[in-house]
Amino acid sequence: MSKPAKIAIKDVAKAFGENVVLDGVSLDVKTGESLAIIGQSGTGKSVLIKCILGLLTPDAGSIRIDGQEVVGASEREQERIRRKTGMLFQGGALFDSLPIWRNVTFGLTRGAYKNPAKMRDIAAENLERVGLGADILDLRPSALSGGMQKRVALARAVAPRPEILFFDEPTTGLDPIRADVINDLIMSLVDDLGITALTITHDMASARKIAHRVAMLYRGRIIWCGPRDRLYDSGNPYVDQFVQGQAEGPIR
Ligand SMILES: Nc1ncnc2c1ncn2[C@@H]1O[C@H](COP(=O)(O)OP(=O)(O)OP(=O)(O)O)[C@@H](O)[C@H]1O
Repeated sequence: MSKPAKIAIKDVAKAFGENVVLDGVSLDVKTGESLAIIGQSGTGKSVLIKCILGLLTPDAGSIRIDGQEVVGASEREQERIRRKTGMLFQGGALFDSLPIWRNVTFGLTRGAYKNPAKMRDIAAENLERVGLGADILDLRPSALSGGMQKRVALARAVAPRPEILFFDEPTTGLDPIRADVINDLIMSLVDDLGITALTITHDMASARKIAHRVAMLYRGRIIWCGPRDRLYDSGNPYVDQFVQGQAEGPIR
């Protein structure tokens, strides 16, 4: 029997005034699956994730998480659904006014200063998962390199043990080697913790490495979705043009 959909998106539409951003998006992400969404800047990848998180309300369509409808759910229900999720923001979004251990445990304490000894242990354990030592617990994020900050942000995203993780451009701003370290970490965290992952990325090497399947969003619709090893052999001229970064082709 195939695995149930953890996230089931059906016919989702969203416009801002005349600007039709999503125009009937349908996509399933299975439990424990890692799926990457690729597409040009401004095609609505972030809008789609915000709709899944209940931060934007679609004009039409359905989004179910574990079978539970997000669209039109009460604030309380949405909060309960959101608790299953975590997010790695572009640029990390760490708080420089807080030491690393409080950044890592932020999702558990909601920023409050509670159980410092226990929280420091949890922070150290999660930092170890991303290859960082307890020696950085008391540092501020600005004292770390960009790659280390990304790892801390990853430790923070997994600390509350979310069932679903959203990654927004996880490798942006990193050199190819550091980017690959982050890709490896994402894959091992997703596999070890059984997390369902949805990633937005422009980085084709990253999409091919961290995703089991890749979907391409174009003009408000998913125009192709397939296994990662078909990304460069999709038979779709739009996907070909995008992944090869060619100026000439059907995408204008
Ligand atoms: N709150 C909003 N109000 C009005 N328009 C919005 C809003 N949020 C997004 N948009 C518009 O929706 C479109 C898609 O934006 P979105 O940020 O989802 O693109 P994206 O695919 O994530 O781009 P990028 O890859 O550059 O991050 C853009 O035209 C943007 O201006």
